[in-house]
Amino acid sequence: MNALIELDEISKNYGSFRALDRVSLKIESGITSLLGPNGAGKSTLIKVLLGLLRATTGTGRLMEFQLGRQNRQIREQVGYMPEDDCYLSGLSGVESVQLSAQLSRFPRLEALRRGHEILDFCGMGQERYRTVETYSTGMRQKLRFAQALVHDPPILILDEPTSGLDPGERESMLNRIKILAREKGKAVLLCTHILPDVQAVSDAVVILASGRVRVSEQLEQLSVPTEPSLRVKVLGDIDAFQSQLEQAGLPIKTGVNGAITVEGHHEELAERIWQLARQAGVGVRSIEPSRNSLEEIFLTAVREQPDGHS
Ligand SMILES: Nc1ncnc2c1ncn2[C@@H]1O[C@H](COP(=O)(O)OP(=O)(O)OP(=O)(O)O)[C@@H](O)[C@H]1O
Repeated sequence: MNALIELDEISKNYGSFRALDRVSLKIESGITSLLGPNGAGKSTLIKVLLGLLRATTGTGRLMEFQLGRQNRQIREQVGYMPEDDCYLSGLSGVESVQLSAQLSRFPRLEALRRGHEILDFCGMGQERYRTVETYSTGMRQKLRFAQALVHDPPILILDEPTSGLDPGERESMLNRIKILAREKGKAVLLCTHILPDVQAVSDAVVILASGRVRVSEQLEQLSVPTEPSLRVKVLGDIDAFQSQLEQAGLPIKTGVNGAITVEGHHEELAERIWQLARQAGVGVRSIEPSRNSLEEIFLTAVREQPDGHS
């Protein structure tokens, strides 16, 4: 597939400090989550993509437009939802979204029509007529989201879109993001610290640390462990079961939540585990192929030194 965003060896220095270090990336349609610890360079990368900062070295393109050279065209293709509030005081919610559409050169009435349409999509009711100063955190999030979407851009860059939302609102926001990617065909770059959100919606994951790309992969691929293994949950004395597995010489790891991971190929192993569980007097609740958790993937990636050593 042809990537919508492609970066080739992009570096960005602030004085003598290198915030992005030879970042090469391809971002395709679907939802890509951008993760990284504080100070990893995520905001710098977003600003370079939006043309708000010029890369020190390297090249890149967003669709057919060159970074640093065609910034106006790039901004027309991108809807950016910043993490912080961005509104003019005294305007109502709908007027704020209308203004964003007018700034994208839509005529006043068409901008108003789009404003209402997008606020309906965002689940904003009559509160759209109140001034934004009176809005709760959740309403402000929806407003920023609506402002990013109103000109119907093919690419969305969303900075922490679910932070501060209650569980119900968070789920609704994630559903809207999924609709935009799956049904409207938009490419979404989701910048977040909330790993369950990443797990819930992402097609691909990029992990930055110390300005370098540590991981750039489809989530599905990342979750598959390098060595095949089974994750077993039992009812009963888990220690007795573990001893039984050890006596039988099976390579095991005690996992989280009372599960034991047994390394080996699935077919022969499952049968053997059933037998050993019976001998240990425990019941098998579940046996399933193990998956790498996103938390493990993230921690391993950010601990790794840039030269590839842990
Ligand atoms: N204008 C600037 N001048 C000097 N250093 C900067 C500037 N902006 C950012 N930095 C530094 O560059 C590094 C990357 O910052 P950046 O804001 O891109 O990280 P981030 O991944 O977005 O972090 P966070 O998750 O905390 O927002 C940090 O060490 C930061 O202190």
